[in-house]
Amino acid sequence: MRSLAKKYGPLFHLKLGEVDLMVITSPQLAAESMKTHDVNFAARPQFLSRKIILYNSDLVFASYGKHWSQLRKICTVELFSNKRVKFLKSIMQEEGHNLVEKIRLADGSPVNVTEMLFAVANTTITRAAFGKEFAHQERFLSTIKETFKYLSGFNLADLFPSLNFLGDISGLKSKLDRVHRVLDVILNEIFQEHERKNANEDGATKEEDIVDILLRLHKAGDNDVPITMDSVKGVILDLFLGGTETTAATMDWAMAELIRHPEVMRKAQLEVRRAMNGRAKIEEDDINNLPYLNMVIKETLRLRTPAPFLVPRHSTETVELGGYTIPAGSRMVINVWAIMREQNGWDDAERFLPERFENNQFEFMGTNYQYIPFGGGRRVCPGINYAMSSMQNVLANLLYHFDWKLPGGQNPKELEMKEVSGLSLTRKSDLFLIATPHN
Ligand code: HEM
Repeated sequence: MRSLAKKYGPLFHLKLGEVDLMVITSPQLAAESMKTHDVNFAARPQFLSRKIILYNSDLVFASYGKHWSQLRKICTVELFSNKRVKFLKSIMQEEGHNLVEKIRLADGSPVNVTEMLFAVANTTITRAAFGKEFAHQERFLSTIKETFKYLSGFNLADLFPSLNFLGDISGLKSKLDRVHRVLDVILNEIFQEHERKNANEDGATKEEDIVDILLRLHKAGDNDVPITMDSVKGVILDLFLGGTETTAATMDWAMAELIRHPEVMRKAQLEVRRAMNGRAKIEEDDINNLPYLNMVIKETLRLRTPAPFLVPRHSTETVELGGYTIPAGSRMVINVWAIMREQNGWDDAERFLPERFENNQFEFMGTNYQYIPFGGGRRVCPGINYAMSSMQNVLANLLYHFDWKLPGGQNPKELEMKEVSGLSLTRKSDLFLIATPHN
């Protein structure tokens, strides 16, 4: 896509089946589409996978309108509000601590860092959403993982949306139906268990998990748009789909870049070890006091962004963009992977250099369109604070408690860094490292 942009310019049109895909590859056009024409491009294209797996009722792929705005409000006001952040951070801290204990058990043999980071991202969201581990957790998480590959929108049925039968003959529909049935049964069991528990705990004051909150809103029925059980299920699945692979992949890339850049690793370790001053457990205040680690994460999100095309948008009306007419109904993606590596915009763009964020002129809220790993405009990622806190917490623990090296005396400069694109951009091969306890 970057090569095509070099040849055809920062806005080009691909005809993929019946779909008109507009690809944007410049900060100026990203700003035009997400600021000047934000409302027009605030819709999402509709995929078969969303209709089946996400109950046609989730937030990430919701059409722009009242239903979206209601779910979005719930997400920011109820699920990730400042009040809730304290509770979520306590879960993150416990899970960070559990991860350290698990790595200690490896006792010097190589650990699969990729797998562990995916596990910690999953367990943290699971606890935030469901309160604790539950029966069939493994089946649920592996089915969620399977759904990642169906949601990219690049399968035949989504490229020829008018040909309904393609979903059937390509076998996609039956796969989606199977995945949907598994997830639905497990979600229903989780809800029943919550209902039972809440009835028994009559009046007791306990911290609500995400299921409790959504069920309460569903029952209250006093929202502008009713929160149906399908929306409750859709939003829960969104949190897993939007919040696990993205954070896990970013942390995985960060560890790989730190191994390849020992001077950056040393600097980040020194920062957290100085801040901790020998204390055993990393607390919330320690995390807020690690500006260099923050720069490492920002640089990872620039160079190894997990959402290279953001999430696709859909043009509601015909508009002018960059001197071209974009017809209503076009699909639009922004190649942020390329924008965040543009030689014109970034010094030494291909180099991993956290210091470039020292002056802090790049924030995440999508106001500087040269740096938009979380998207921008009204559909900007609502999970930024959750994502940053959980990544800071896990990475601080890894850097504080262990020194890291590649197994078998491998040269860090030769570490394979191939990317593979699914729902998120992940490492092609798992990262194996040896951890030596620091204290
Ligand atoms: C490194 C971590 C993450 C990255 C890079 C990321 C990136 C993104 C991007 C690019 C979008 C689309 C924005 C747009 O269309 O302009 C998005 C949307 C979204 N993200 Fe994230 N995300 C991350 C973590 C999370 C987490 C932890 C959650 C929740 C637990 C989350 C929940 C969502 C939701 C619900 C949306 C849909 C918002 C809407 O359509 O209104 N994300 N994210």
